Amino acid sequence: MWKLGRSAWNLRQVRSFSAAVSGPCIVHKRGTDILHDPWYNKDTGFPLTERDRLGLRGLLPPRVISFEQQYERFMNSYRSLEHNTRGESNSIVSLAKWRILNRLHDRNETLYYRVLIDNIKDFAPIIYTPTVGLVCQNYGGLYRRPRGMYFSAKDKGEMMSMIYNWPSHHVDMIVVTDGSRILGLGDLGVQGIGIPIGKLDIYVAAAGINPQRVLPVMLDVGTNNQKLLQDNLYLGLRQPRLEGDEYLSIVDEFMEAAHSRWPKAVIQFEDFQMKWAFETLQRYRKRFCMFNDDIQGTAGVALAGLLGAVRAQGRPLNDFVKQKIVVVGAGSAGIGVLKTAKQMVTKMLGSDESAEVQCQFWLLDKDGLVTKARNSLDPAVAPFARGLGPGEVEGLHEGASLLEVVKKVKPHVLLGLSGVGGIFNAEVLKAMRESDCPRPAIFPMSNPTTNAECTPEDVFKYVGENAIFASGSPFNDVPLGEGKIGYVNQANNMYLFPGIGLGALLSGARHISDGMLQAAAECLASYMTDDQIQKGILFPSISSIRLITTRVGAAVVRAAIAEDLAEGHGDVDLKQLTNMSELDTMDYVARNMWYPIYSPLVHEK
Ligand SMILES: NC(=O)c1ccc[n+]([C@@H]2O[C@H](COP(=O)([O-])OP(=O)(O)OC[C@H]3O[C@@H](n4cnc5c(N)ncnc54)[C@H](O)[C@@H]3O)[C@@H](O)[C@H]2O)c1
Ligand SMILES: O=C(O)C[C@H](O)C(=O)O
Ligand SMILES: [Mg+2]
Repeated sequence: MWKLGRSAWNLRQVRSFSAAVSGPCIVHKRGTDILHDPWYNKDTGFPLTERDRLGLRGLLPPRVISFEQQYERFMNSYRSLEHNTRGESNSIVSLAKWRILNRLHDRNETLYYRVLIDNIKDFAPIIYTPTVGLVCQNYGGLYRRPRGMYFSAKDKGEMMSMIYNWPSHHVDMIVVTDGSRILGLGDLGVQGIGIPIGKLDIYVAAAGINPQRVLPVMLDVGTNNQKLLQDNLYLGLRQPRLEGDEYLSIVDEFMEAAHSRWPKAVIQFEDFQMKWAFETLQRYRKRFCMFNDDIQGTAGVALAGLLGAVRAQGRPLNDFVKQKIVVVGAGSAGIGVLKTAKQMVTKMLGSDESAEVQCQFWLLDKDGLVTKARNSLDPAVAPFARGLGPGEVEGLHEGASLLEVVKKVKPHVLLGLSGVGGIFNAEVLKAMRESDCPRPAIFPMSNPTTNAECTPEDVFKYVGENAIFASGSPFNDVPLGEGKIGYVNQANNMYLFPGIGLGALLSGARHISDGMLQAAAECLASYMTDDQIQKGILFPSISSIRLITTRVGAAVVRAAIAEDLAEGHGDVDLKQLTNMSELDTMDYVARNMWYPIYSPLVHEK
C-alpha cells in the first residue's frame, strides 16, 4: 500500500532539476511592450546587451540590478510594510500584504514566483487561504487589472470562439469556479475569481506548472447574494443564478470549448455549491480529465489526517476501521471525506458489506444528526444517515445536537466541514475529553480562519494536551508551558491538488480515477515518520510543498499507468512511462517542474 515512501529525494535536488530545464526564450515584441508584459519583464534586471537587442536602451535607468538584488529589494519593502502596519487590524495588514504581492505579480512574474516559492510558508496565507477570502469579499475595490477568463450567461453560444481570446497557445491547468460557495463565505458571484487565481498560484509554486500555461476561469451565471445584486459597482451579472438545464448548458459549453482548444489540459472544479459540485463531477469525470478539489482533494487530505491520527494513537493502521468519527457538515467536502473513508474501510476489510456494518461514522448538518428517519434526504447524504435502534448508540435521535452526539458517541475524531466558525465550543470540546481514545483528534477544517470550528488554543485547553489538531486555515503552534508544544497541522487540500493535477497532466491521463486519487492520499499519509506522528505532527511543513508534490505527482502518474489510463505527455510516450522505476518517475516529475529564473530573451518578428 505505501509504495512511494521516503526516498533519497530532497528539495535541493527538485530545485536543481527544475532550474536546469530553462533555455532561451523567443519573444515577438520589443521595447515598452516587453516592459509592460509581466511574463518577460525583468525591470531593472535587463542586461545591457539585451536592452540593445530588444530596443530597451534608454527606457530604463542605466544601472543593471541583479535578480538577487531585485529579490532583496522586494523583500525589504515587504518587511518595511510589516513593520509599518504593526498594530493595525489583521485584515488591514493582510490586504496590504496581498496588494504588494499582487503588484509584483502584475509587473514581473519571474520575480513574483521566485519570492513565492522561497517564502511559501509566509506567503501562502496571503495569496491563498485565509486572505484570499477577504480579497474575494473586497474584489470590486481591489480590482485593477483583469486576470483569467470570464464566461457569463450572456456568452452562451460564443464560448467556442471566445476561448481563442486567451493569448497562450498552451494551457496545462485550468481552475474553474461559479463563485457559488467561496470557502465558508457563501455566494460571492463573480468575485470568487480570486479562488482560481490563488489555487493556480499554488500550482505554480508547488507543482511547478508554467505560469504561462495556467488559466483561472469564472463562470458567471448570476448570483443569489442580495447585497451584491444591489451593489451598483458589482462587476458580475446582476441577475439571479441560472438553475437546472440553463445552468448546465453554460458549464457544458465551457467544458467543450476548453477541451477543444486544449484537449490535454486538466480542469479543476473549485468552490461550487454542493448540488452542482456532485452533479458536474458525475457528468464530466469520465469525459474529461477533471476533478473536484473540494470533494476529492479534501477527502484525500482528510484521509491522510485520519490515518495519521490512528498512528498517533499508537495503534496499527488497520484499526482505522474501528475509529469513531463524527463529521460536522454534510456538504461537498464532508460527504467527499466520508465516501473516501468508507472506501478505505472497505479496502481494509475486503468487502462492501462488512464496511457497511462496521463504519463508525456519524454525520451532522445544520439540522443536527442525520438519520434514516429524516424526511427528504439528499441522495449524496443518504448512504451516511445513521440508523436508530438496536445495535446503535443509545439515546441518539434524528436531529440530535452536536453536544448530544459527542457525549453519547465519545468519538475518536471530531471533524468539521460546516463552514460555521466556533461551533466546536467549550462545551463540545470538554465533552471530547471523555472520548474513548487517549489522543482524540479535532479537525476544524472549515475556511477561512473566522469560519474554523474552533481554535487550537481551545482544543489544547479543553480537550487536553494530548489532543491532535488539524485545521483548514493556518494557525500557530500553541506553547503549553515547560517547553511543551501543542502542534498545529494544516489539513488543507493544497497538500494534494497540485500533485493530482500534475500527475494527471504528466501521465496524459484520459480521466482521473478513484485509484489515482487514492494513490495521492496514501502517498501523503505515508510521508511522516513515526517520531513526527507521535508528537502530533501529521502533515509536513508547507515549506516542502514542492517535494511533497513531486512525490504525490509521481504516485498519481504510476497509478494512471497501472490503471491503463495514461497516454503519455509531450515527447514521453506510454512505453517510456511504463518503463520508469519509482525513482525514475520522481525524476521525470521533478524535471518537468518550471522554476523561475530570468531566461535570455531572443527577439523574433
Ligand atoms: N480544509 C480544506 O481543505 C477544505 C476543503 C474543502 C472545503 N473546506 C471548507 O469546508 C466548509 C464546507 O465546505 P462544503 O463545500 O462542504 O460546503 P457546503 O455548503 O456544501 O456544506 C456545508 C454543510 O455544513 C452544514 N452546516 C451548516 N451549518 C451547520 C451547523 N450549524 N451545524 C452543522 N452543520 C452545519 C450544512 O448543512 C451543509 O451540510 C467551507 O468552510 C470550506 O471552506 C475546507
Ligand atoms: O481553498 C481552500 O483553502 C481549501 C478549500 O478548497 C476550500 O474551499 O476551503
Ligand atoms: Mg475549495
